[in-house]
Amino acid sequence: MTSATTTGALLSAHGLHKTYGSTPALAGADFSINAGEVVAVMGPSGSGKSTLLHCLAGIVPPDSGTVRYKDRDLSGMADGGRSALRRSDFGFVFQFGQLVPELTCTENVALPLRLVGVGRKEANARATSWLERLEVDDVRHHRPGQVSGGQGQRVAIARALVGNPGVIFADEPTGALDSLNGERVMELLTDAARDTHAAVVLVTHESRVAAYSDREVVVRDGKARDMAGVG
Ligand SMILES: Nc1ncnc2c1ncn2[C@@H]1O[C@H](COP(=O)(O)OP(=O)(O)OP(=O)(O)O)[C@@H](O)[C@H]1O
Repeated sequence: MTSATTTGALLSAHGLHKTYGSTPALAGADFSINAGEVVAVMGPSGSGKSTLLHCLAGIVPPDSGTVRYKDRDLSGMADGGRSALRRSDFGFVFQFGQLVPELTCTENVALPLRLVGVGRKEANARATSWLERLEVDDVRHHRPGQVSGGQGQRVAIARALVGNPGVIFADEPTGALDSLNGERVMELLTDAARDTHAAVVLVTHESRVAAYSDREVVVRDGKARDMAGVG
């Protein structure tokens, strides 16, 4: 088995159950990921992929089961503690960049740093260097409404990486892009994550996108199953 062992994993989950009304979304899902590892979470529509990601990231509390990050048990934490952990240790990239429309691209990327108390000048300098790395520093003074989908996604990746997170959660990060842009975005995301030793939990239904991962996990009927290593 190529999976990260639960002992020593950076992030792991055991026996997650989550039901929305009478709809079961997770039914005993297990998951684990090591630092620096890129894991693709695949599976049919409605199988529970996004719910698994939301539970792992502490956005949604599971009905039962445990989530551990480093030596901390997210399942036992109050909302405030989980929010603080998300700000300090996690980065997020969604299908549609979800950038703040009123802010420039630099200000969007600097925002996670500003929220943890980094001064404006330093936050903007660090944001600019990530925008350069993601090849979008030419749009740094633009607002999100003035950039293309591919540029917006690169800005969103810069924002996810700027705080040097332990884990990046990416839910269909290339879903709104054409294939060429999608592949470049995946290359930039996985290269940057490997350089910074961040783990990436990548939800996708495209095998071309999953090919950028080290390992694939398939979610079916709310349960996660490890597939053979692909990288
Ligand atoms: N906030 C919610 N309220 C009610 N039901 C929900 C909610 N979120 C998810 N569900 C349901 O839980 C199940 C799992 O949904 P989830 O979004 O995790 O699946 P998914 O595999 O990510 O799907 P997709 O590939 O279509 O995005 C589905 O039946 C879905 O309708």
